[in-house]
Formats: sequence, C-alpha cells, structure tokens
Amino acid sequence: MSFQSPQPTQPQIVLSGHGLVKYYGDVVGLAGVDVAVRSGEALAVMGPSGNGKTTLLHVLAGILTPDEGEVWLVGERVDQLNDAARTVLRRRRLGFVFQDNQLLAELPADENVALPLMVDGMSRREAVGRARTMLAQVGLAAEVGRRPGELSGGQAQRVAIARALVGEPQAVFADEPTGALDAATGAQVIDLLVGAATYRGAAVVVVTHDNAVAARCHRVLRIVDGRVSESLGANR
Ligand SMILES: Nc1ncnc2c1ncn2[C@@H]1O[C@H](COP(=O)(O)OP(=O)(O)OP(=O)(O)O)[C@@H](O)[C@H]1O
Repeated sequence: MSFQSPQPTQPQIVLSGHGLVKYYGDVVGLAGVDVAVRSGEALAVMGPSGNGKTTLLHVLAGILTPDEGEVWLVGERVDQLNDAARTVLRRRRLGFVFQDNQLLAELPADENVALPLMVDGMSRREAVGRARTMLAQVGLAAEVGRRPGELSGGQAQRVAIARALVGEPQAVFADEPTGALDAATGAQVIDLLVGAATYRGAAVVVVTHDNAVAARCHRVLRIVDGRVSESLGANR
C-alpha cells in the first residue's frame, strides 16, 4: 500500500489570452502572446515603451478586439462578443484603475464609487451604501463626502480602487496606477489594490514601468516587440 500526500490545488485560471495578435494598420501591437492569470494572482506587465503592454491590457479587457487569438474569462470566450455585450462584460465582471483616477469632479467619493452600480440598475440607496462600505475598506470612511478636488492623489486613487472593486469583478486591470504618485504613496496604493483585489479572488493585471510596483505583484510578464520575452514567477 502506498500513501500519497495530497497535491496542493492551484487556484483556477480566471483570465487567459491565447495566441493574441493585434495590428494597428502596419504597426504590430501584439505578435502572438499567451498569458494566464489565476484567481487571487496579480500579474505585472512590464517592458520598454511602445512594445505592446497597454495593447495587451486592452485586448484582455475587451476594449480592443484581437486580430488573432482568443480571450477567455472564467470559462467563457469573450473576444468575439459584440460591442454591447462587451460593454456589459466590462461593467459587470471587470474593474479598471487608470493612472489619472478618472473620477467625476462634481461627485463626492461615495457617488463616484456608486455610479457603476447605479448604471447597472441598482437603487441609489443600496449603491451608495455599498460604496461607503467599500470606501471604509480602503481606509476612506471619513472621506466619503469629499469631492476628488478635496482629496490627495493617493486618496483619489483609493477611491478609484474602491470603484473598481465595488462590483466584485472577476478581473481587475490597472494601467500605470501609481504613475502620478510619489514612491511611498505608490507603494501603499499598489499594496491596497493587489491586496484587496486578490483577497476577493480576482485576477489582477497591472501595466507598469516601475520595478517597485512589479515587485509587489506575484508574477512579472515582460513584453518586447509585442511578444513575451520573459515570465518571472512568484514574488510573494
Ligand atoms: N491606436 C493606435 N493606433 C496606432 N498605433 C498604435 C495605437 N496604439 C498603440 N499603437 C502602437 O502599437 C505599439 C504598442 O503600443 P502600446 O501602447 O501597447 O505600448 P506600451 O508598451 O503600452 O507603451 P508605453 O509604455 O509607452 O505606454 C506602439 O508601436 C504604438 O505606437
């Protein structure tokens, strides 16, 4: 009789791209990229300027359609959906954090966070309640009524993170999320983003030029000339 210790099970792959190719006219954006991100995993995408990082993020997030290849989200092929279906997909199943937080200047923090829920049909009362809970979880319980102009850059980016996570997305995409912040604030913001998103089981994709940001993710994918040149594992 033999005894075998149980194999640790890998978390499921949430998001994957297979053979992704994207052209802009004659310019090659992606030249054949394979990538997979698991539940609770944060992947940093690095590489020289103009080599395809943002293109990869946009193709994985359904903002751009690949010319070749497939994108899958939790067992469903999503690159062939029509525009309307992709808009719904982005709103219900994905979260986004951009360099310039893209908050609405006239709205207080809680309404900024509640907005995607209300657009999706939730009552204002429930949406604002959920937004305030989410804001408390990113350390902004006292700032829920402040407008973006009354927040620091780091606080505004926390609001953007709360907005990205409030709908419980399966995948979260961040393009240079700390690009406008000083190093110390950037480190806090990326830790919050990675920690809060992966705690909820989301897959996270972060495009960054910053080694310190990449070091706070679990894995680094290096893109050169639209191809994966290197995949480095488990930072955490
Ligand atoms: N809308 C577009 N129209 C034409 N060419 C584009 C477009 N978007 C990107 N490109 C080109 O595709 C290539 C990859 O661009 P991409 O923005 O993905 O690079 P990147 O690695 O994210 O760059 P950066 O680090 O500077 O943001 C570049 O040559 C770029 O000029």
